[in-house]
Amino acid sequence: MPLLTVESASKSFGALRAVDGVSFSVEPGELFGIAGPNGSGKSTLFNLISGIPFGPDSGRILFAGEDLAGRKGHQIARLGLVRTFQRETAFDTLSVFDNALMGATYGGKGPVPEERSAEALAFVGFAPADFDRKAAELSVYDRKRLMLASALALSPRLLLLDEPASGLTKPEIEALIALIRRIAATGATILLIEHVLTVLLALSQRLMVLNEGSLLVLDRPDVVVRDPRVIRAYLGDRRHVA
Ligand SMILES: Nc1ncnc2c1ncn2[C@@H]1O[C@H](COP(=O)(O)OP(=O)(O)OP(=O)(O)O)[C@@H](O)[C@H]1O
Repeated sequence: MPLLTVESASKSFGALRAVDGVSFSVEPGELFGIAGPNGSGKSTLFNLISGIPFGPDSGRILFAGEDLAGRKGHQIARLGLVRTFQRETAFDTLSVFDNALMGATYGGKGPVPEERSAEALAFVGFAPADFDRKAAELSVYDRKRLMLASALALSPRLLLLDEPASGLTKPEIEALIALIRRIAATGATILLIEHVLTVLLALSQRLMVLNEGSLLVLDRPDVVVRDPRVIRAYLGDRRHVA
């Protein structure tokens, strides 16, 4: 059984159909990439799946066979469906440790929240000496690692990562790829929105491209990047350029 099934999910903002009848499913343990030009509906799709801040206008989202209709975002997170955001979110005035603890006390399974927080922070590479640093002092990459640790402290079965590589340098992107591989190796299923193609090609087992709210192509990444429809969607249709 797929871990996630999205059936004809749609969401409009006024006259704009931001997500328009999108259907796909993700198998347990899969690393599933999502690409598409700016404004194609990627982040909105994550909103619909996670319920943060809203679910779909129509269509169904099934997580481990369970219909998520009517569930609030925090209830969905407690089921093990956890998202991160495009801008690295952290509570600036809290310490590194307390940021992870916010995730761990919110949900998750296993040992006491404090232990889970320490484990998640160590997993993403923070040394105990960093635990007392304020989140506001961290670099962009360290804030991303902290956001990942806060998500991991919730013991996710399905992790939605929204453009984790944005704003990173090349060496940081390499480190991020290795970190996401290690998260996947724990058995977590991952949906990854990304603009950085090297990240999608390195990590995705399947890659879905959205365009203007609709599913354009879903296939192996090496096949997707050579698809003329994908190239056209990214470059625009040159025939209309004077
Ligand atoms: N809360 C909102 N209210 C109104 N319009 C919105 C809202 N959220 C998104 N949109 C619009 O919906 C469309 C899809 O936006 P979305 O952020 O999902 O695209 P995206 O593919 O994630 O883009 P990007 O790659 O730039 O992050 C865009 O036209 C956007 O302006």
